[in-house]
Amino acid sequence: MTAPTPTAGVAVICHRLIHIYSTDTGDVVALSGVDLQISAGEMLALVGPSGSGKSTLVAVLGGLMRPSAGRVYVGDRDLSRLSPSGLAALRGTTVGTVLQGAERNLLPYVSLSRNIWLAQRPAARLADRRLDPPEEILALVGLAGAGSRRVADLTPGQRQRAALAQGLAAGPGLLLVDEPTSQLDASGRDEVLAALATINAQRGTTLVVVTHDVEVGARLGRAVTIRDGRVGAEGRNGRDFAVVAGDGTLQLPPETLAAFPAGTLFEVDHSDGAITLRTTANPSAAGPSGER
Ligand SMILES: Nc1ncnc2c1ncn2[C@@H]1O[C@H](COP(=O)(O)OP(=O)(O)OP(=O)(O)O)[C@@H](O)[C@H]1O
Repeated sequence: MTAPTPTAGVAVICHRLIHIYSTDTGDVVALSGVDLQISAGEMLALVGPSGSGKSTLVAVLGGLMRPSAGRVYVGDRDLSRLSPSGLAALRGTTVGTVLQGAERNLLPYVSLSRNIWLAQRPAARLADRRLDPPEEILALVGLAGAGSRRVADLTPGQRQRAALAQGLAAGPGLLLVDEPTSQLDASGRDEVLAALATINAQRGTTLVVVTHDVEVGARLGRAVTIRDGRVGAEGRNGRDFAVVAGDGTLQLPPETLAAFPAGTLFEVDHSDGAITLRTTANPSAAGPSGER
């Protein structure tokens, strides 16, 4: 019997996900209630200001740490309940993580093929996994025939694609990629985006890409903004959406917040399927309020 193909994408669900770092100077709330659903085989960018919680979210999804509270499912597994060894098994098989800075993912003193082969070892110990030959994975990211080369022989764009191949070594259903284009010129960026699209199309791998590059977000089709540790907004194929969080709150765009600071009262008007928010000078008065 043929072993199952390991690379079908897996879905991700975050439900009121909270993560708090304890430090010598006090607690830091990095994730303050993330509600997010990603379909199997979807491509998504995580965008947002520095310190908003993107890396923390990716570390939780990648099984590098357990969240402080809330639920996070990758496929049918609840990561918030997995033991340390369960998380380690998940990292070696179901989830691949590509760290920021391509070189951090690759050993410099062995060939690309050997790098991938070594990364496949944990998954290879699982009898029911069929792993692709390293050369095949390299071909998927546009590096066919490059198996004998080493990191130092590659251009920055090729290095980043080699790092993607490394992340794919064990045939993960979810690939997390941190800032894959931050140090690349336009052509290197296009090559990386093309490689991501090929991985997604040919393997069905669910892709989550952390990026500061709005163009990358636009090209992936769905861009989720993380702000203050929760989902602030979403862009889908050029359209902008606000997202209601699990606790019923709705984050406003920063430019709106600047004009209407916290504590501003809005009157909510439902009509014809539309919701209108109107600021009100005198909330106790009857009837329609004055617009600002
Ligand atoms: N190991 C840690 N210990 C304590 N606080 C941390 C730790 N890692 C991150 N933080 C804090 O958690 C919050 C979220 O950080 P995080 O790195 O997840 O944000 P980010 O959106 O990925 O930022 P960047 O875009 O700069 O990488 C920040 O306030 C940060 O200072």
